[in-house]
Amino acid sequence: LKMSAGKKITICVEGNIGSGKTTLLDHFAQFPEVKTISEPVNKWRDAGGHNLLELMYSDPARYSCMFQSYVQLTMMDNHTAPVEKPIKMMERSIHSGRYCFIENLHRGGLMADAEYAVLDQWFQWITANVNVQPDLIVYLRTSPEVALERIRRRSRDEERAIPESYVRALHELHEDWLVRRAQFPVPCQVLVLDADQDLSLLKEEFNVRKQEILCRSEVKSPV
Ligand SMILES: Cc1cc2cn([C@H]3C[C@H](O)[C@@H](CO)O3)c(=O)nc2[nH]1
Repeated sequence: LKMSAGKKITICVEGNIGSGKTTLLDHFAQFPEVKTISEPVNKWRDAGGHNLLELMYSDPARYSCMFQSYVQLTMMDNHTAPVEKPIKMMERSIHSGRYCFIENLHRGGLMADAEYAVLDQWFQWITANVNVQPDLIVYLRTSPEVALERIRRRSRDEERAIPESYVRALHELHEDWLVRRAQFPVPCQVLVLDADQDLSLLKEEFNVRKQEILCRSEVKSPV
């Protein structure tokens, strides 16, 4: 793998709940040039002794703003975390946090307009003042049916009650953002992978497209 000396790249792996992001990160963690950074779910499950993820799913109208506010902070922390290796591969981003999750909660009436406005102000300030810019987004594209089936199979405690409509709405918001380019800005180039296939076959595709995934973002800057 020929990496231009000194150029560090950030890849964000995006996708619905249950789309296979952890499988992809675990696969790429084996390569010496890649540092993977998973979603800090453990911080969300224990913030000062509080399980914010559980609170959010149990009473989203009351807790989703607080939860997304903390998520935004922890994702900014991941974006800005210094990495020795040339490639940082992150699970999700502050961008999908704003354009998919916060959007979904507000459109679903689970977040007040005022809360949505304040979270957006934070997001706008951060993206204008902090380097949270990825070089490549790898979108693990699944059908809602497959995502739902994997969520049920994995059954994270806090996720057992996620309604099908929530997963469907999240899917559409990922499609609007990354495929249809309907409304929100896409911060970098996007590589779409069909993640409906069995995860072991998906690993095959990761290998076949490894150079593309890891080098493609090299092509980003024409200079
Ligand atoms: C950036 C971002 C990630 C993220 C994850 N989640 C939820 C979806 C899953 O149930 C769990 C782990 O991804 O956290 C969320 O509600 N809001 C989020 N925002």
